[in-house]
Amino acid sequence: MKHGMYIDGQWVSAQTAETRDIINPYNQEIIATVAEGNEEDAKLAIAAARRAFDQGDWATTPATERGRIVGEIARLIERDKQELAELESLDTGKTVEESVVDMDDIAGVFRYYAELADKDGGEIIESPIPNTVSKVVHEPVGVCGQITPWNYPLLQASWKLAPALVAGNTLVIKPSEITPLTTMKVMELMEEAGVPAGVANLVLGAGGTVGAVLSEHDDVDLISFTGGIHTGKKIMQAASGNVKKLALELGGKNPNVVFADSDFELAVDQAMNAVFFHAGQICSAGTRLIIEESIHDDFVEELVKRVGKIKLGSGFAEDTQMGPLISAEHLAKVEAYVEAGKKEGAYVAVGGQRPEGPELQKGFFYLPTVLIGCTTDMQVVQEEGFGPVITVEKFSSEAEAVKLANDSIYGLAGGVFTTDISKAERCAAKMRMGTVWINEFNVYFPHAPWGGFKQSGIGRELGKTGLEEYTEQKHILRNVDPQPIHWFGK
Ligand SMILES: NC(=O)c1ccc[n+]([C@@H]2O[C@H](COP(=O)([O-])OP(=O)(O)OC[C@H]3O[C@@H](n4cnc5c(N)ncnc54)[C@H](O)[C@@H]3O)[C@@H](O)[C@H]2O)c1
Ligand SMILES: C[N+](C)(C)CC=O
Repeated sequence: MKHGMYIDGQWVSAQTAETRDIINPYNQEIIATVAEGNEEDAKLAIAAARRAFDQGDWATTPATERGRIVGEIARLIERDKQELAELESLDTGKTVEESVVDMDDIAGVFRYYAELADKDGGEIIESPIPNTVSKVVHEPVGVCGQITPWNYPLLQASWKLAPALVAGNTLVIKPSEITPLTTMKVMELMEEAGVPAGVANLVLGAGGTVGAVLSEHDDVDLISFTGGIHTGKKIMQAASGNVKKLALELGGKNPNVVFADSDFELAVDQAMNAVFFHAGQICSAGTRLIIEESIHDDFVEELVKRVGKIKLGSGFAEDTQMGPLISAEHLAKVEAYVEAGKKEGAYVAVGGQRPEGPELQKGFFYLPTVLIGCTTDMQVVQEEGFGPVITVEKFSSEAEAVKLANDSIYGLAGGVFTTDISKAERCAAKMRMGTVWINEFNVYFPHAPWGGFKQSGIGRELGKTGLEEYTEQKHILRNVDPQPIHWFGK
Protein backbone atom coordinates (compact mmCIF):
# COMPACT_ATOMS: atom_id res chain seq x y z
CA MET A 1 0.00 0.00 0.00
CA LYS A 2 1.17 3.54 -0.82
CA HIS A 3 2.00 5.79 2.16
CA GLY A 4 1.99 9.19 0.53
CA MET A 5 -0.51 11.76 -0.65
CA TYR A 6 -2.19 11.53 -4.05
CA ILE A 7 -1.92 14.83 -5.89
CA ASP A 8 -2.48 15.34 -9.63
CA GLY A 9 -2.30 11.60 -10.28
CA GLN A 10 1.01 11.12 -8.43
CA TRP A 11 1.79 9.51 -5.06
CA VAL A 12 3.98 12.06 -3.29
CA SER A 13 5.69 12.67 0.04
CA ALA A 14 5.03 15.80 2.04
CA GLN A 15 6.93 18.89 0.84
CA THR A 16 8.72 18.88 4.19
CA ALA A 17 9.21 15.06 4.02
CA GLU A 18 7.52 14.87 7.43
CA THR A 19 5.67 11.71 8.42
CA ARG A 20 3.17 10.59 11.05
CA ASP A 21 2.88 7.21 12.78
CA ILE A 22 -0.56 5.64 12.69
CA ILE A 23 -1.36 3.81 15.92
CA ASN A 24 -3.46 0.71 16.55
CA PRO A 25 -5.79 1.71 19.41
CA TYR A 26 -5.98 -1.91 20.60
CA ASN A 27 -2.28 -2.18 21.51
CA GLN A 28 -0.63 1.16 20.62
CA GLU A 29 1.58 -0.51 18.00
CA ILE A 30 2.57 1.51 14.92
CA ILE A 31 0.63 0.10 11.96
CA ALA A 32 1.87 2.51 9.30
CA THR A 33 3.93 5.63 8.82
CA VAL A 34 2.36 8.05 6.37
CA ALA A 35 3.12 11.45 4.87
CA GLU A 36 2.23 14.41 7.07
CA GLY A 37 1.24 17.27 4.80
CA ASN A 38 0.93 20.94 5.68
CA GLU A 39 -0.51 24.12 4.16
CA GLU A 40 1.78 23.92 1.10
CA ASP A 41 0.69 20.37 0.26
CA ALA A 42 -2.95 21.40 0.63
CA LYS A 43 -2.42 24.30 -1.79
CA LEU A 44 -0.77 21.98 -4.35
CA ALA A 45 -3.72 19.60 -4.14
CA ILE A 46 -6.23 22.45 -4.52
CA ALA A 47 -4.30 23.78 -7.54
CA ALA A 48 -4.39 20.32 -9.14
CA ALA A 49 -8.14 20.01 -8.58
CA ARG A 50 -8.68 23.55 -9.91
CA ARG A 51 -6.72 22.81 -13.12
CA ALA A 52 -8.57 19.52 -13.60
CA PHE A 53 -11.91 21.27 -13.25
CA ASP A 54 -11.14 24.36 -15.36
CA GLN A 55 -8.96 22.77 -18.05
CA GLY A 56 -9.77 19.05 -17.87
CA ASP A 57 -12.81 17.28 -19.29
CA TRP A 58 -14.26 15.49 -16.22
CA ALA A 59 -17.10 18.01 -15.86
CA THR A 60 -18.12 17.49 -19.49
CA THR A 61 -17.49 13.74 -19.67
CA PRO A 62 -20.88 12.08 -20.29
CA ALA A 63 -22.56 11.30 -16.99
CA THR A 64 -22.95 7.68 -18.13
CA GLU A 65 -19.16 7.36 -18.32
CA ARG A 66 -18.64 9.01 -14.93
CA GLY A 67 -21.22 6.60 -13.55
CA ARG A 68 -19.38 3.66 -15.13
CA ILE A 69 -16.12 4.67 -13.43
CA VAL A 70 -17.82 5.16 -10.05
CA GLY A 71 -19.49 1.76 -10.51
CA GLU A 72 -16.05 0.29 -11.14
CA ILE A 73 -14.86 1.78 -7.82
CA ALA A 74 -17.75 -0.09 -6.14
CA ARG A 75 -16.63 -3.32 -7.82
CA LEU A 76 -13.02 -2.86 -6.68
CA ILE A 77 -14.14 -2.14 -3.10
CA GLU A 78 -16.13 -5.39 -3.16
CA ARG A 79 -13.08 -7.21 -4.57
CA ASP A 80 -10.83 -5.90 -1.77
CA LYS A 81 -13.51 -5.90 0.92
CA GLN A 82 -11.72 -8.10 3.44
CA GLU A 83 -8.42 -6.22 3.12
CA LEU A 84 -10.21 -2.89 3.52
CA ALA A 85 -12.22 -4.14 6.51
CA GLU A 86 -9.10 -5.38 8.28
CA LEU A 87 -7.31 -2.11 7.58
CA GLU A 88 -10.27 -0.16 9.01
CA SER A 89 -10.27 -2.34 12.14
CA LEU A 90 -6.51 -1.95 12.63
CA ASP A 91 -6.87 1.80 12.32
CA THR A 92 -10.04 2.35 14.40
CA GLY A 93 -10.17 -0.65 16.76
CA LYS A 94 -13.71 -1.59 15.72
CA THR A 95 -14.47 -5.28 15.20
CA VAL A 96 -13.73 -6.72 11.77
CA GLU A 97 -17.35 -7.89 11.68
CA GLU A 98 -18.49 -4.25 11.95
CA SER A 99 -15.93 -3.14 9.38
CA VAL A 100 -17.14 -5.75 6.90
CA VAL A 101 -20.66 -4.33 7.27
CA ASP A 102 -19.20 -0.85 6.68
CA MET A 103 -17.45 -2.02 3.49
CA ASP A 104 -20.71 -3.47 2.14
CA ASP A 105 -22.40 -0.14 2.89
CA ILE A 106 -19.55 1.76 1.21
CA ALA A 107 -19.66 -0.31 -1.98
CA GLY A 108 -23.44 0.20 -1.91
CA VAL A 109 -22.99 3.98 -1.77
CA PHE A 110 -20.67 4.03 -4.81
CA ARG A 111 -23.07 1.74 -6.69
CA TYR A 112 -26.13 3.82 -5.77
CA TYR A 113 -24.55 7.03 -7.08
CA ALA A 114 -23.12 5.25 -10.14
CA GLU A 115 -26.65 4.25 -11.06
CA LEU A 116 -28.02 7.72 -10.40
CA ALA A 117 -25.31 9.39 -12.51
CA ASP A 118 -27.20 9.61 -15.81
CA LYS A 119 -30.76 9.78 -14.53
CA ASP A 120 -30.98 13.57 -14.51
CA GLY A 121 -31.38 15.01 -18.01
CA GLY A 122 -32.58 18.38 -16.71
CA GLU A 123 -36.15 19.62 -16.69
CA ILE A 124 -38.16 21.62 -19.19
CA ILE A 125 -40.30 24.12 -17.33
CA GLU A 126 -43.38 25.90 -18.59
CA SER A 127 -42.31 29.43 -19.47
CA PRO A 128 -44.79 32.32 -19.04
CA ILE A 129 -42.87 34.31 -21.69
CA PRO A 130 -44.21 33.74 -25.25
CA ASN A 131 -41.90 32.00 -27.76
CA THR A 132 -39.39 30.86 -25.17
CA VAL A 133 -38.14 27.49 -24.05
CA SER A 134 -37.01 27.24 -20.49
CA LYS A 135 -34.95 24.46 -18.98
CA VAL A 136 -33.23 23.79 -15.69
CA VAL A 137 -30.03 21.75 -15.63
CA HIS A 138 -27.68 20.60 -12.87
CA GLU A 139 -24.00 21.37 -13.26
CA PRO A 140 -21.04 20.49 -11.03
CA VAL A 141 -20.13 23.02 -8.32
CA GLY A 142 -16.40 22.95 -9.08
CA VAL A 143 -13.57 22.13 -6.67
CA CYS A 144 -14.81 20.39 -3.51
CA GLY A 145 -12.92 20.19 -0.22
CA GLN A 146 -13.91 17.14 1.82
CA ILE A 147 -12.92 16.65 5.46
CA THR A 148 -13.76 13.43 7.31
CA PRO A 149 -13.62 12.12 10.91
CA TRP A 150 -11.92 9.11 12.51
CA ASN A 151 -14.92 7.07 13.63
CA TYR A 152 -16.22 5.84 10.25
CA PRO A 153 -13.28 6.90 8.08
CA LEU A 154 -14.15 5.31 4.75
CA LEU A 155 -17.92 5.29 5.17
CA GLN A 156 -18.03 9.05 5.71
CA ALA A 157 -15.57 9.52 2.82
CA SER A 158 -17.78 7.46 0.49
CA TRP A 159 -20.80 9.69 1.18
CA LYS A 160 -18.73 12.59 -0.19
CA LEU A 161 -16.53 11.01 -2.88
CA ALA A 162 -19.21 9.15 -4.84
CA PRO A 163 -21.72 12.01 -5.36
CA ALA A 164 -18.95 14.57 -5.99
CA LEU A 165 -17.48 12.40 -8.75
CA VAL A 166 -20.69 11.43 -10.54
CA ALA A 167 -21.79 15.09 -10.56
CA GLY A 168 -18.58 16.03 -12.42
CA ASN A 169 -16.71 17.88 -9.67
CA THR A 170 -13.04 17.65 -8.83
CA LEU A 171 -12.03 17.24 -5.21
CA VAL A 172 -9.45 17.25 -2.47
CA ILE A 173 -10.18 14.92 0.42
CA LYS A 174 -8.53 15.12 3.85
CA PRO A 175 -9.19 12.15 6.12
CA SER A 176 -8.70 12.38 9.86
CA GLU A 177 -4.97 12.40 10.54
CA ILE A 178 -5.35 9.47 12.93
CA THR A 179 -7.27 7.13 10.59
CA PRO A 180 -6.22 7.81 6.97
CA LEU A 181 -5.45 4.26 5.82
CA THR A 182 -8.66 3.10 4.11
CA THR A 183 -9.14 6.43 2.36
CA MET A 184 -5.57 6.11 1.04
CA LYS A 185 -6.31 2.59 -0.17
CA VAL A 186 -9.49 3.71 -1.92
CA MET A 187 -7.57 6.44 -3.75
CA GLU A 188 -5.49 3.60 -5.21
CA LEU A 189 -8.72 1.88 -6.26
CA MET A 190 -10.04 5.12 -7.77
CA GLU A 191 -6.84 5.40 -9.80
CA GLU A 192 -7.28 1.77 -10.92
CA ALA A 193 -10.92 2.44 -11.82
CA GLY A 194 -9.84 5.21 -14.21
CA VAL A 195 -10.53 8.46 -12.37
CA PRO A 196 -8.37 10.93 -14.35
CA ALA A 197 -5.32 12.62 -12.78
CA GLY A 198 -6.18 15.73 -10.79
CA VAL A 199 -9.87 14.89 -10.44
CA ALA A 200 -9.57 13.26 -7.01
CA ASN A 201 -6.72 14.35 -4.75
CA LEU A 202 -5.79 13.17 -1.28
CA VAL A 203 -3.96 15.33 1.20
CA LEU A 204 -2.91 14.08 4.63
CA GLY A 205 -2.26 16.05 7.78
CA ALA A 206 -3.71 17.88 10.73
CA GLY A 207 -7.04 19.68 10.75
CA GLY A 208 -5.61 22.99 11.92
CA THR A 209 -3.24 23.16 8.94
CA VAL A 210 -4.45 21.14 5.94
CA GLY A 211 -8.13 21.26 6.91
CA ALA A 212 -8.03 24.98 7.57
CA VAL A 213 -6.54 25.67 4.11
CA LEU A 214 -9.28 23.62 2.43
CA SER A 215 -11.93 25.52 4.37
CA GLU A 216 -10.69 29.01 3.58
CA HIS A 217 -9.03 28.76 0.14
CA ASP A 218 -10.61 30.89 -2.59
CA ASP A 219 -10.17 28.17 -5.23
CA VAL A 220 -12.37 25.74 -3.29
CA ASP A 221 -16.03 26.15 -4.25
CA LEU A 222 -17.64 23.79 -1.74
CA ILE A 223 -16.57 22.40 1.59
CA SER A 224 -18.17 19.25 2.96
CA PHE A 225 -17.26 18.43 6.53
CA THR A 226 -18.12 15.59 8.89
CA GLY A 227 -16.89 15.93 12.43
CA GLY A 228 -17.38 17.70 15.72
CA ILE A 229 -19.52 20.78 16.34
CA HIS A 230 -16.63 23.04 17.39
CA THR A 231 -14.64 22.27 14.25
CA GLY A 232 -17.82 22.68 12.19
CA LYS A 233 -18.30 26.21 13.52
CA LYS A 234 -14.69 27.13 12.64
CA ILE A 235 -15.13 25.75 9.13
CA MET A 236 -18.34 27.71 8.66
CA GLN A 237 -16.48 30.92 9.50
CA ALA A 238 -13.49 30.06 7.31
CA ALA A 239 -15.81 29.19 4.39
CA SER A 240 -17.42 32.62 4.47
CA GLY A 241 -14.34 34.23 2.84
CA ASN A 242 -15.44 33.27 -0.67
CA VAL A 243 -19.01 32.24 0.26
CA LYS A 244 -18.36 28.55 -0.35
CA LYS A 245 -21.21 26.13 -0.54
CA LEU A 246 -21.21 24.39 2.80
CA ALA A 247 -22.29 20.97 4.03
CA LEU A 248 -21.84 20.12 7.71
CA GLU A 249 -22.50 16.72 9.31
CA LEU A 250 -21.89 17.33 12.99
CA GLY A 251 -22.51 15.58 16.27
CA GLY A 252 -25.60 14.31 18.00
CA LYS A 253 -27.01 13.60 21.45
CA ASN A 254 -29.64 11.20 20.29
CA PRO A 255 -32.69 10.28 22.38
CA ASN A 256 -34.08 6.77 22.50
CA VAL A 257 -37.63 6.93 23.88
CA VAL A 258 -39.02 3.67 25.29
CA PHE A 259 -42.74 3.51 26.17
CA ALA A 260 -44.12 1.02 28.66
CA ASP A 261 -46.11 -0.69 25.89
CA SER A 262 -43.01 -1.43 23.80
CA ASP A 263 -41.84 -4.96 23.09
CA PHE A 264 -39.57 -5.26 26.15
CA GLU A 265 -37.06 -7.71 24.65
CA LEU A 266 -36.77 -5.68 21.43
CA ALA A 267 -36.37 -2.39 23.28
CA VAL A 268 -33.66 -3.68 25.66
CA ASP A 269 -31.76 -5.28 22.79
CA GLN A 270 -31.99 -2.14 20.64
CA ALA A 271 -31.07 0.15 23.54
CA MET A 272 -27.72 -1.66 23.53
CA ASN A 273 -27.36 -1.79 19.74
CA ALA A 274 -28.12 1.94 19.70
CA VAL A 275 -24.97 2.73 21.67
CA PHE A 276 -22.31 0.07 21.94
CA PHE A 277 -21.26 -0.55 18.33
CA HIS A 278 -17.79 0.92 17.83
CA ALA A 279 -17.64 1.65 21.58
CA GLY A 280 -20.30 4.34 21.25
CA GLN A 281 -18.18 6.42 18.85
CA ILE A 282 -21.12 6.98 16.53
CA CYS A 283 -22.69 10.34 15.74
CA SER A 284 -26.16 8.80 15.89
CA ALA A 285 -25.60 6.68 19.02
CA GLY A 286 -28.74 6.55 21.15
CA THR A 287 -26.93 7.71 24.25
CA ARG A 288 -29.98 9.37 25.88
CA LEU A 289 -32.29 6.58 27.00
CA ILE A 290 -35.65 8.05 28.02
CA ILE A 291 -37.83 5.40 29.68
CA GLU A 292 -41.46 5.50 30.79
CA GLU A 293 -41.53 5.56 34.59
CA SER A 294 -43.65 2.44 35.05
CA ILE A 295 -41.05 0.15 33.41
CA HIS A 296 -37.93 2.13 34.35
CA ASP A 297 -36.66 -0.13 37.14
CA ASP A 298 -37.26 -3.44 35.33
CA PHE A 299 -35.75 -2.04 32.13
CA VAL A 300 -32.64 -0.72 33.85
CA GLU A 301 -32.16 -3.98 35.76
CA GLU A 302 -32.22 -6.03 32.55
CA LEU A 303 -30.06 -3.52 30.66
CA VAL A 304 -27.42 -3.41 33.37
CA LYS A 305 -27.29 -7.23 33.53
CA ARG A 306 -26.63 -7.45 29.78
CA VAL A 307 -24.27 -4.47 29.52
CA GLY A 308 -22.07 -5.98 32.23
CA LYS A 309 -21.52 -9.04 30.00
CA ILE A 310 -20.31 -7.20 26.87
CA LYS A 311 -16.99 -8.75 25.85
CA LEU A 312 -14.17 -6.27 25.21
CA GLY A 313 -11.08 -7.16 23.22
CA SER A 314 -9.28 -7.14 19.91
CA GLY A 315 -11.44 -6.33 16.91
CA PHE A 316 -9.81 -9.34 15.25
CA ALA A 317 -11.01 -11.86 17.87
CA GLU A 318 -14.27 -13.57 16.95
CA ASP A 319 -15.81 -13.30 20.42
CA THR A 320 -15.09 -9.56 20.83
CA GLN A 321 -18.24 -7.46 21.00
CA MET A 322 -16.63 -4.07 21.65
CA GLY A 323 -13.21 -2.71 20.83
CA PRO A 324 -11.22 0.19 22.33
CA LEU A 325 -11.72 3.92 22.05
CA ILE A 326 -9.70 5.66 19.37
CA SER A 327 -6.91 7.28 21.42
CA ALA A 328 -5.50 7.96 24.86
CA GLU A 329 -6.74 11.53 24.54
CA HIS A 330 -10.27 10.39 23.75
CA LEU A 331 -10.24 7.83 26.58
CA ALA A 332 -9.34 10.61 29.02
CA LYS A 333 -12.20 12.71 27.60
CA VAL A 334 -14.75 9.92 28.12
CA GLU A 335 -13.45 9.30 31.65
CA ALA A 336 -13.76 13.00 32.51
CA TYR A 337 -17.25 13.06 31.02
CA VAL A 338 -18.42 10.22 33.29
CA GLU A 339 -16.73 11.77 36.34
CA ALA A 340 -18.49 15.07 35.61
CA GLY A 341 -21.80 13.16 35.42
CA LYS A 342 -21.16 11.58 38.81
CA LYS A 343 -20.47 14.99 40.33
CA GLU A 344 -23.78 16.22 38.90
CA GLY A 345 -25.62 13.40 40.67
CA ALA A 346 -25.73 10.60 38.07
CA TYR A 347 -25.23 7.11 39.51
CA VAL A 348 -23.05 4.49 37.80
CA ALA A 349 -25.23 1.39 37.49
CA VAL A 350 -22.56 -0.52 35.57
CA GLY A 351 -19.13 0.30 34.12
CA GLY A 352 -17.82 3.78 34.83
CA GLN A 353 -14.13 2.89 34.65
CA ARG A 354 -11.35 1.33 32.61
CA PRO A 355 -11.52 -2.46 32.51
CA GLU A 356 -9.19 -4.77 34.39
CA GLY A 357 -7.42 -7.73 32.81
CA PRO A 358 -3.95 -7.85 31.26
CA GLU A 359 -5.13 -8.13 27.65
CA LEU A 360 -6.84 -4.74 27.79
CA GLN A 361 -4.15 -2.65 29.44
CA LYS A 362 -2.31 -1.60 26.28
CA GLY A 363 -5.49 -0.49 24.51
CA PHE A 364 -7.69 2.55 25.07
CA PHE A 365 -10.55 0.58 26.63
CA TYR A 366 -13.44 1.89 28.70
CA LEU A 367 -16.19 -0.28 30.16
CA PRO A 368 -19.69 -0.01 28.71
CA THR A 369 -21.46 2.25 31.16
CA VAL A 370 -25.02 3.01 32.25
CA LEU A 371 -25.64 6.20 34.24
CA ILE A 372 -29.01 6.36 36.00
CA GLY A 373 -30.79 9.13 37.86
CA CYS A 374 -30.05 11.56 35.04
CA THR A 375 -31.98 14.73 34.31
CA THR A 376 -32.06 16.88 31.23
CA ASP A 377 -30.21 19.79 32.86
CA MET A 378 -27.07 17.69 33.41
CA GLN A 379 -24.02 18.29 31.25
CA VAL A 380 -23.69 14.52 30.79
CA VAL A 381 -27.17 14.48 29.21
CA GLN A 382 -26.55 17.49 26.99
CA GLU A 383 -22.97 16.98 25.77
CA GLU A 384 -21.90 14.45 23.18
CA GLY A 385 -19.63 12.08 25.15
CA PHE A 386 -18.78 9.92 22.11
CA GLY A 387 -18.07 6.84 24.23
CA PRO A 388 -19.85 3.68 25.44
CA VAL A 389 -22.04 5.55 27.90
CA ILE A 390 -25.85 5.62 28.22
CA THR A 391 -27.61 8.18 30.38
CA VAL A 392 -31.09 7.20 31.63
CA GLU A 393 -33.97 9.63 32.19
CA LYS A 394 -37.62 8.94 33.09
CA PHE A 395 -40.90 10.29 31.73
CA SER A 396 -44.52 9.87 32.66
CA SER A 397 -46.47 11.17 29.62
CA GLU A 398 -46.12 11.24 25.83
CA ALA A 399 -45.80 15.02 25.86
CA GLU A 400 -43.01 14.83 28.42
CA ALA A 401 -41.19 12.17 26.40
CA VAL A 402 -41.19 14.38 23.30
CA LYS A 403 -40.15 17.43 25.32
CA LEU A 404 -37.18 15.59 26.80
CA ALA A 405 -36.22 14.12 23.43
CA ASN A 406 -36.14 17.59 21.88
CA ASP A 407 -34.30 19.23 24.76
CA SER A 408 -30.93 19.43 23.00
CA ILE A 409 -28.93 21.76 20.82
CA TYR A 410 -28.52 18.76 18.50
CA GLY A 411 -31.07 17.18 16.16
CA LEU A 412 -29.35 14.35 14.35
CA ALA A 413 -31.38 11.21 15.08
CA GLY A 414 -33.63 9.53 17.60
CA GLY A 415 -35.70 6.45 18.23
CA VAL A 416 -39.09 5.60 19.67
CA PHE A 417 -40.15 2.17 20.89
CA THR A 418 -43.86 1.40 21.30
CA THR A 419 -46.41 -1.07 19.96
CA ASP A 420 -48.92 1.79 19.53
CA ILE A 421 -48.27 2.88 15.95
CA SER A 422 -50.36 6.06 16.19
CA LYS A 423 -48.35 7.12 19.22
CA ALA A 424 -45.12 6.29 17.41
CA GLU A 425 -46.12 8.40 14.40
CA ARG A 426 -47.22 11.31 16.62
CA CYS A 427 -43.85 11.26 18.39
CA ALA A 428 -41.89 10.90 15.13
CA ALA A 429 -43.72 13.93 13.73
CA LYS A 430 -42.79 16.05 16.75
CA MET A 431 -39.19 14.91 17.21
CA ARG A 432 -36.88 17.59 15.76
CA MET A 433 -34.28 15.34 14.12
CA GLY A 434 -33.06 14.46 10.63
CA THR A 435 -33.83 10.79 11.19
CA VAL A 436 -36.39 9.14 13.50
CA TRP A 437 -36.47 5.38 13.84
CA ILE A 438 -39.62 3.60 15.03
CA ASN A 439 -38.90 0.25 16.72
CA GLU A 440 -35.42 0.38 15.16
CA PHE A 441 -32.13 2.20 15.72
CA ASN A 442 -29.07 3.23 13.74
CA VAL A 443 -30.27 2.08 10.34
CA TYR A 444 -29.12 4.04 7.29
CA PHE A 445 -28.81 3.24 3.60
CA PRO A 446 -27.79 5.11 0.44
CA HIS A 447 -31.32 5.85 -0.80
CA ALA A 448 -32.45 7.91 2.22
CA PRO A 449 -31.03 11.35 3.08
CA TRP A 450 -28.91 11.73 6.21
CA GLY A 451 -28.27 14.92 8.14
CA GLY A 452 -29.16 17.00 11.13
CA PHE A 453 -31.68 19.52 12.36
CA LYS A 454 -30.48 22.31 14.66
CA GLN A 455 -26.73 22.27 15.45
CA SER A 456 -26.25 18.77 14.05
CA GLY A 457 -25.51 20.28 10.69
CA ILE A 458 -26.40 21.86 7.41
CA GLY A 459 -27.46 19.97 4.28
CA ARG A 460 -27.92 16.28 3.60
CA GLU A 461 -25.74 13.41 2.47
CA LEU A 462 -27.02 10.25 0.77
CA GLY A 463 -30.16 9.97 -1.33
CA LYS A 464 -30.90 12.21 -4.30
CA THR A 465 -30.35 15.25 -2.08
CA GLY A 466 -26.81 14.05 -1.35
CA LEU A 467 -26.11 14.31 -5.11
CA GLU A 468 -27.86 17.66 -5.52
CA GLU A 469 -25.57 19.11 -2.83
CA TYR A 470 -22.74 18.66 -5.34
CA THR A 471 -24.52 20.50 -8.13
CA GLU A 472 -25.54 24.01 -9.03
CA GLN A 473 -28.90 24.53 -10.72
CA LYS A 474 -28.83 26.58 -13.89
CA HIS A 475 -31.87 28.03 -15.68
CA ILE A 476 -31.39 28.38 -19.45
CA LEU A 477 -34.00 30.34 -21.41
CA ARG A 478 -34.02 30.40 -25.22
CA ASN A 479 -36.14 32.70 -27.37
CA VAL A 480 -37.26 30.71 -30.41
CA ASP A 481 -38.53 33.79 -32.29
CA PRO A 482 -36.43 36.72 -31.08
CA GLN A 483 -37.68 40.21 -32.11
CA PRO A 484 -36.37 43.67 -31.17
CA ILE A 485 -38.63 45.39 -28.61
CA HIS A 486 -37.30 48.97 -29.12
CA TRP A 487 -37.90 49.94 -25.49
CA PHE A 488 -35.12 52.53 -25.83
CA GLY A 489 -36.04 53.49 -29.38
CA LYS A 490 -34.27 52.73 -32.63
N1 LIG B 1 -23.36 13.74 11.42
C1 LIG B 1 -22.66 12.72 10.97
O1 LIG B 1 -23.04 12.04 10.03
C2 LIG B 1 -21.35 12.34 11.64
C3 LIG B 1 -20.70 11.17 11.24
C4 LIG B 1 -19.51 10.82 11.86
C5 LIG B 1 -18.98 11.62 12.86
N2 LIG B 1 -19.63 12.76 13.24
C6 LIG B 1 -19.10 13.58 14.33
O2 LIG B 1 -17.68 13.66 14.28
C7 LIG B 1 -17.14 13.87 15.57
C8 LIG B 1 -15.98 12.92 15.82
O3 LIG B 1 -15.02 13.07 14.85
P1 LIG B 1 -13.64 13.84 15.07
O4 LIG B 1 -13.24 13.79 16.52
O5 LIG B 1 -12.70 13.35 14.03
O6 LIG B 1 -14.06 15.33 14.74
P2 LIG B 1 -13.12 16.60 14.56
O7 LIG B 1 -14.03 17.75 14.35
O8 LIG B 1 -12.11 16.69 15.64
O9 LIG B 1 -12.29 16.26 13.24
C9 LIG B 1 -12.92 15.97 12.03
C10 LIG B 1 -12.02 16.35 10.89
O10 LIG B 1 -11.83 17.75 10.91
C11 LIG B 1 -10.44 18.05 10.84
N3 LIG B 1 -10.21 19.34 11.50
C12 LIG B 1 -9.91 19.57 12.80
N4 LIG B 1 -9.76 20.91 13.01
C13 LIG B 1 -9.98 21.52 11.82
C14 LIG B 1 -10.00 22.87 11.39
N5 LIG B 1 -9.74 23.88 12.22
N6 LIG B 1 -10.29 23.14 10.11
C15 LIG B 1 -10.58 22.15 9.25
N7 LIG B 1 -10.57 20.83 9.59
C16 LIG B 1 -10.29 20.53 10.86
C17 LIG B 1 -9.79 16.86 11.49
O11 LIG B 1 -8.44 16.77 11.13
C18 LIG B 1 -10.63 15.72 10.95
O12 LIG B 1 -10.22 15.37 9.67
C19 LIG B 1 -18.29 13.62 16.53
O13 LIG B 1 -18.78 14.84 17.00
C20 LIG B 1 -19.33 12.92 15.65
O14 LIG B 1 -20.66 13.07 16.10
C21 LIG B 1 -20.80 13.15 12.64
C1 LIG C 1 -23.50 8.27 10.10
N1 LIG C 1 -22.98 7.05 10.72
C2 LIG C 1 -24.03 6.48 11.56
C3 LIG C 1 -22.62 6.09 9.70
C4 LIG C 1 -21.77 7.29 11.46
C5 LIG C 1 -21.85 8.27 12.50
O1 LIG C 1 -20.92 8.42 13.26
